[in-house]
Amino acid sequence: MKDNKLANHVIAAEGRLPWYRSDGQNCDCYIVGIAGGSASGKTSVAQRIIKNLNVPWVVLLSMDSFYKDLTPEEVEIAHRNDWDFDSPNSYDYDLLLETITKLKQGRTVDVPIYDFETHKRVPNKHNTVYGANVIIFEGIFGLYDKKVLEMMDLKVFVDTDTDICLARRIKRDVAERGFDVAGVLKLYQRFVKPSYDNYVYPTKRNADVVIPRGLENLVAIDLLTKHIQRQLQERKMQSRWDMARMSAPEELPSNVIVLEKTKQLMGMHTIIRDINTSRHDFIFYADRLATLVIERALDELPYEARTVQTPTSQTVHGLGQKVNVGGVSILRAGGTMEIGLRRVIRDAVIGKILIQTDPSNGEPQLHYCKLPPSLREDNTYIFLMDAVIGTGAAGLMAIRVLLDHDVPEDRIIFLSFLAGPHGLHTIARAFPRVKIVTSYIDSVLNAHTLFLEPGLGNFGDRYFGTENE
Ligand SMILES: Nc1ncnc2c1ncn2[C@@H]1O[C@H](COP(=O)(O)OP(=O)(O)O)[C@@H](O)[C@H]1O
Ligand SMILES: Nc1ccn([C@@H]2O[C@H](COP(=O)(O)O)[C@@H](O)[C@H]2O)c(=O)n1
Repeated sequence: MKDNKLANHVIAAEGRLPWYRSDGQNCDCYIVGIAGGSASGKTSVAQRIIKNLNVPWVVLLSMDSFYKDLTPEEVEIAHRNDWDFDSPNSYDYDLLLETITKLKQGRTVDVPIYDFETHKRVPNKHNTVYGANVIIFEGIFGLYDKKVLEMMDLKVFVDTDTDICLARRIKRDVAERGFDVAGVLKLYQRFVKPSYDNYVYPTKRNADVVIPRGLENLVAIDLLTKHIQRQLQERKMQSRWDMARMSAPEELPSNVIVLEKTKQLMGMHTIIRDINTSRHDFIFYADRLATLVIERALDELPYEARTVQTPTSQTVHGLGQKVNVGGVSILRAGGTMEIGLRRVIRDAVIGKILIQTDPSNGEPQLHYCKLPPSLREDNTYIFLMDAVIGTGAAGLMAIRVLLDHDVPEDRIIFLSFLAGPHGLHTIARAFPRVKIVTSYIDSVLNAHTLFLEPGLGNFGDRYFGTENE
């Protein structure tokens, strides 16, 4: 990766609109491949397109990240400038293909960080990339491999005079990559120029667009930017209103579990629905209710036989939970379940997904996502928490985020205080293997406010005391 190092969690200045259809399946992201000689201006062109696009969720992926790791003996050869880095064989194509395939499908990937001075990947470090709507992939062999080419939506070749490339490369490699001038010239004559003539330049015929002179060619870059913008516009989704308009049969989907309407549950619901309930009481009863929902969800986990000895030396054949449980709150309202979760599972690791509604169109937007690695381990079930499932739009987005991070569908249990048939059917249609546990069903979804009725107001505001902000 050049210049676009993302941290282990993703933070966006602007939220990401839905990148999947209402059936929950991802739409492929748009991939632009840029090839050309070394120092022809591939990265500079890519960066200019990104700047011109001026949209969030664009990722620059450099083929340099996929150079094979050299053995100590090979590193010695490379330090004498006798190693050929300009052969197609010097790249780890398996990892490259796996990475582009996953990114195209909208999934998360760990991209190696390559060090040109040591000729190796930086150990135990990578850039986590998630949530690309557009990927710009650049490299000298960017348009070379057939399988990589098949994944590109737009193929670009930067055609810059080789003398200019050499001059730039000398300047760059001495300043940034730890070479001396003699070393750059030796590599250039022996490997870089022959490889350009034999392999790289012929890939120009695979390009849809050729940019003569690279970065200087502002007209070509402008046309490319406009083309990509048009493609993004066509892919824009409108999910929340579509969902609200979808039919919702009265019978709840089979993967939904609603708490039994006991007198104590009805009593708690009466208190938290009451507009006159103080914040203090609201929090107290919300926490109690969360505990009940979580206790019920625990019953959906796999258990195994366990035998123990009692203090009276008796043997008891009991049960033990077979799996770990982690929580993920859909912020902000899902954070109201965290106290309940911790009361039941003291050491639960909790991840966060911040989804906010765009006030201009009511669409959900993903703003932040932090999923600690332990939540993605094989033996872990996720309790995904939100206060209310209304249209299902936020829940659908959050489940999609978990799936993109390789959490299997049948290990997600979605918990809420309140839910409506619309949202439950939307989620069940898209993700039938996700179980949903809720404490109560409100059947009416107000077509104007998209709030459930009779409802309980804005749960997050009442819990966190922000009603008047
Ligand atoms: N049009 C240009 N004029 C001057 N310098 C340029 C131009 N385009 C690129 N450079 C410089 O040349 C070097 C190589 O450019 P870069 O975009 O990294 O090429 P590539 O990715 O093809 O190797 C960089 O130092 C860059 O700043
Ligand atoms: N350890 C390495 C690996 C590669 N190179 C040279 O980098 C060039 C490709 O990178 P660009 O950014 O210029 O596209 C390629 O020509 C290799 O010779 C290197 O010097 N050392």
